[in-house]
Amino acid sequence: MNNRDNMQDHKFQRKAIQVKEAQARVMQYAKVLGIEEVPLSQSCGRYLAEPVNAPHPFPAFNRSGMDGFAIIAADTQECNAENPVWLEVIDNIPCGAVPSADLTPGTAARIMTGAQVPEGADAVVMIEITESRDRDGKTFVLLRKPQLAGSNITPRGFELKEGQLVLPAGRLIAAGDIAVLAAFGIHMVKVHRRPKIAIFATGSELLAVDEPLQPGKVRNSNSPMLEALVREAGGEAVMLGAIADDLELARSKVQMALETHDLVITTGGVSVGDYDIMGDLVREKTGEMLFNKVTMRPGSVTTAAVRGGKLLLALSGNPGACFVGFQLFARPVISLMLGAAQPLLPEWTAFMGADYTKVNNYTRFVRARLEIRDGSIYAYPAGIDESSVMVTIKDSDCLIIVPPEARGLAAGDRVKILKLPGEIVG
Ligand SMILES: Nc1nc2c(c(=O)[nH]1)N[C@H]1C(S)=C(S)[C@@H](COP(=O)(O)OP(=O)(O)OC[C@H]3O[C@@H](n4cnc5c(N)ncnc54)[C@H](O)[C@@H]3O)O[C@H]1N2
Ligand code: MOO
Ligand SMILES: [Mg+2]
Repeated sequence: MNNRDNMQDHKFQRKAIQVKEAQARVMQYAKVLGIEEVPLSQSCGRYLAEPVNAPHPFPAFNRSGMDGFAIIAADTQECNAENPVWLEVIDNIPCGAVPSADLTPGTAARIMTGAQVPEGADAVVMIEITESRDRDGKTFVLLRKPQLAGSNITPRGFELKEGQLVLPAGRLIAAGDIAVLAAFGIHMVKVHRRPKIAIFATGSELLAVDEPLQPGKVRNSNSPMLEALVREAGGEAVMLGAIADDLELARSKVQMALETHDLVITTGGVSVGDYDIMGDLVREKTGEMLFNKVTMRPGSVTTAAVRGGKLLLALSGNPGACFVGFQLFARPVISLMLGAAQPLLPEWTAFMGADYTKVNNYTRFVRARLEIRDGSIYAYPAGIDESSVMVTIKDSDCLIIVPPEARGLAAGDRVKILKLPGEIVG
C-alpha cells in the first residue's frame, strides 16, 4: 500500500460522534470575551455582562396616576350627591415639582399625572368628577362620592424595590431592557466584546457574487449567508473571500485567520473527495481535531479543530449542511463568547403539520416552517431538505429533530423542534 492509499484509508475512517457530544466539545473552547462599555443607544442586541440591581425604588416616589386632586380618602366617606365634602386646596403640584405641604384632614392638593403625591394623601381623584369653589379667598374642591384609599396612586417601589435584581447577566438587551437601564441612569452599559469571526470558503468552483455565471461554476452563496448568520448571532464577521482547493493556500489562510480572530469558520471541502482540503488540513498534527463526523444530517461531515487554543469550525460546502452546521455549532460558540445565558437554540415541542417519510440512521434536522393554529404549534417540513439544497433555507424558521429510530413521521405526531432566531416565516 503506498502512502497515498494510506492517507485515503485514514480519510475514510471517521469516527462519528453524537450531536450533543460534538456541541460539548466545541463549547468547551468558547470562552467568554472581555467586557467593554457601550453607550446605552448602542447596547440593544448585546449581552449584558453584569447583573443590574435597582439602585433605587421605581417609581422613586408615590406617583399620581391622574390629573386631579390628592385627598385623604377618609374625608370623603360621608359625602353624597346632595351633601358634598368641601376640601381646601392648599397646594398645586405640577409634574416634576415637590409638594410644599403635607395634607391634613379637610385639605386637598391640585396634582397632575406623574407628580409626587404629598405626604398625608392616600388617594387622587380625577379632575372630571370634582367641582371647584372659591370662598373667602380660599379655593375648595367639592366631592360627591366616597373615594377608596389607594386609588390613582402608584406607590413608591411599586414596580421595583431598591436592590431588586432587574436584569441578570447574560441577558440579550432588547427595547424593554433599554427602558430599565435608562430609567436607572445607566447610560454606559457593560457588555461582552463581540467576537471577531473570520469567514472564508474553499472551492475552485466558486464565483464571487458579482461575477457572471460560468460553465461548471457556482456563486459563493455560503459566505454571505454565514456573514448574515454571524451578525444575527451577535458576532463581527470578517470576510476573507474564497480560495481554490489548494492545501497550502488553506493552511496559510487558516493560520493567519486564527492568529487575528476569535473564531474561524470555513465552508466546503470537509468530505472525503480528492479536493476536500479542509478535511485533510485538520488531520495534520499541528492542532487537535475535535471531530470530523457527527451523527446528523445534513452536516455529517462538519469538522472542528483547535489550534493555539482557538477554534476552527469547518462547515460543509453543501448549503443546507452549512446552514445547519452553523446553527448547531457556530451559534452556541458565538453566544458563549458573548456571555449569553442560553447559548443553544430553544427546543420546543410541536405537531407535525404533514407526513415526513424519509428515514435515516442519523438524526435529521429537517428545515421546516411553523404555523400556530388553535393554540398549537405545527411544523411543516420544507419541500426539499437535502444537504445540497439552498433554496429552502429561506423558508425555514425551525429545524425538526427527526431521531434516527423514527420510521417516518405522520402528520399530527409530536416532535421536538429547534426554533431558529427571527420571525416565524408563516
Ligand atoms: N464519497 C462520498 N462523497 C460524499 C460524502 C461521503 O460521505 N462520501 N458525503 C456527502 C455529504 S453528506 C456532504 S454534506 C458533502 C460535503 O461536501 P463538502 O463539505 O466537502 O463540500 P464541497 O465538496 O466543497 O462542496 C459540496 C457542494 O457544495 C457546493 N458549495 C461548496 N461551497 C459552496 C459555497 N461557498 N457556496 C455555495 N455552494 C457551495 C459545491 O459546489 C458542491 O456542490 O459531500 C458529499 N459527498
Ligand atoms: O454531511 Mo451531509 O451534510 O450529511 O448531507
Ligand atoms: Mg467535498
